[in-house]
Amino acid sequence: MHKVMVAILKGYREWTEELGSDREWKIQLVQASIEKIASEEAAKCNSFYVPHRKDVLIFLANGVEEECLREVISKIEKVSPVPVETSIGCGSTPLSALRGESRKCEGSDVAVVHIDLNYFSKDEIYSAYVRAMNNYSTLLNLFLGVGGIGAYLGGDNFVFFIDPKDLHIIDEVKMILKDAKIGVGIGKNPREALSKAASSLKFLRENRNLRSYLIQ
Ligand SMILES: Nc1nc2c(ncn2[C@@H]2O[C@H](COP(=O)(O)OP(=O)(O)OP(=O)(O)O)[C@@H](O)[C@H]2O)c(=O)[nH]1
Repeated sequence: MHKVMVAILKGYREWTEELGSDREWKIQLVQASIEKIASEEAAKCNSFYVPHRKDVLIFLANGVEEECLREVISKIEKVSPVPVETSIGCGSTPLSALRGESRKCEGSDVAVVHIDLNYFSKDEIYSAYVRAMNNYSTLLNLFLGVGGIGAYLGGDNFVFFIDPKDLHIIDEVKMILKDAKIGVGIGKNPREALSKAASSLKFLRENRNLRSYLIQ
């Protein structure tokens, strides 16, 4: 089963409204400091902070000690302007874990599908971003079908966390995206799976006739 910790910033909307109208830069500043701690501290637990909607924080937690995640939250609370409410859920897919399908959890491996578009840096800067976002939207919907959780990592990089039994979805990704590299990793925790997926992408950059590669 997959395990996910969700941390909700309680009263975030009310906090933003207290800041007056000259506020967006202040909100961005706070979000960046929360995300810095979230990424850094989650990695120490072999977890991964999934960049997402900012007022809710998602941590993938397969094979991760809950006590370690609680310490991540206590560090976030030091910079958060509002209280943080957490819950840990488990489920047969990462998304069902996020939705709290079950509280009881037996460990399972997690699969990471790291997708990297080709020739991104050859496009004009803003058009490249629009292309990336259009592809991201399509992929988010595709991976919903197998209970995957996705994130935009920056540049032309997207990542999806799925159950290893659902890796058949890669055939559909290949049909939708003709010009992309698909690095896949399977690990006992998110950090290990991400690292293997990054190694798979490195292999694909060196073997450009291949479109996907799996390291387990
Ligand atoms: N977050 C994140 N960003 C990355 C990563 N690798 C590359 N990027 C960003 O994505 C941009 C595009 O990188 P590439 O994929 O190497 O560029 P490309 O033109 O598509 O080159 P090919 O993939 O070799 O066709 C880079 O400028 C970085 O900003 C990564 O692993 N993570």
